[in-house]
Amino acid sequence: MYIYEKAPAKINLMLDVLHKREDGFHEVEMVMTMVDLADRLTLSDPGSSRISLSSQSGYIPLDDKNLAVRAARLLKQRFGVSRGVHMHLEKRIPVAAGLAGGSSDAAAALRGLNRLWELGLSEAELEELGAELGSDVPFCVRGGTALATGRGEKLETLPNPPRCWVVLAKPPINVSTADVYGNLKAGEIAVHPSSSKMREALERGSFRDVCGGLGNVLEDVTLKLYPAVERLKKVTESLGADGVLMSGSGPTVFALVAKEEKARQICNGLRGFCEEVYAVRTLG
Ligand SMILES: C[C@](O)(CO)[C@H](O)COP(=O)(O)OP(=O)(O)OC[C@H]1O[C@@H](n2ccc(N)nc2=O)[C@H](O)[C@@H]1O
Ligand SMILES: Nc1ncnc2c1ncn2[C@@H]1O[C@H](COP(=O)(O)OP(=O)(O)OP(=O)(O)O)[C@@H](O)[C@H]1O
Repeated sequence: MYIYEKAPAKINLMLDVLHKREDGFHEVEMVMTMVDLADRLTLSDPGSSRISLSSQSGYIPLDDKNLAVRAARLLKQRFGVSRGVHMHLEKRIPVAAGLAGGSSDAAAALRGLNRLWELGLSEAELEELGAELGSDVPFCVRGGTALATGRGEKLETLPNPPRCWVVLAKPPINVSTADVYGNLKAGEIAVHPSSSKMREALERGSFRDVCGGLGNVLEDVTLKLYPAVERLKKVTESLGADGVLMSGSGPTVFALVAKEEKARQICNGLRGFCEEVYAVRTLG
């Protein structure tokens, strides 16, 4: 028996940091939504108690460092599962891009193993387990669009943004999320994006207001650390997108575009500048 799970990428429509916490994490307010660029995870019973992973990608670890393997180990230990799993990951989301690729794979593994091992866990229980693996994993379990608070694990579902095109451009730079948060001076943030404005924009279904509400306080940090990302953002803006922002801790820059023709133009314009460019849609 084979079980298939899709693991979509996320973008952050807004990301604000309130303060640094005692445990070293940052208290955040972010609105995230899924886009239709996805990894694909296939799970099967190996007939033994082993957990193994294969992938066509040469860019990810296949051992216990992989978040999908860690998700499987977590479930196996927590629920005393004697069965094993072989997972094959078809990786399409760029790695270390700010698109939560690893987190989404972990979420897909949790969902898939819940089915394969017949654990009968609810979505809320899977989200709680996901929080042990990473701050973005609970959102990746739930999907759709959500306001995330705490360190990212407290979720409130919001209406999906109006269907639009999302042009993603990933420069050839690997950004460490820990480094970006580490370089942020939370007390010195000049302009805080507003989660309530983004919520209202989504509730009204206003594409214009969603674009107007885009903001990410990690952008300043990454743009300073990596001037190539700043140049990429400027070029993207000059191509006439409706809204442009860096996702998560970067380095991927995304453009929201209402019209397909414009999305194609922006894609073509960016291709001379950046190798990895994708035109996808929001997942409504
Ligand atoms: C940048 C975002 O991707 C935006 O969605 C998330 O805030 C980060 O999510 P993530 O990659 O799942 O993060 P985790 O794997 O939990 O944490 C990686 C590192 O980022 C820092 N981190 C992460 C989340 C948070 N709220 N505060 C932090 O300071 C911590 O140094 C942590 O060690
Ligand atoms: N399944 C996985 N896919 C990709 N990277 C993984 C995976 N498991 C572990 N990793 C490791 O995690 C690191 C971050 O990769 P990932 O693609 O998840 O970053 P990201 O998109 O920036 O995540 P986020 O947006 O949640 O911060 C990589 O350096 C990689 O070695």
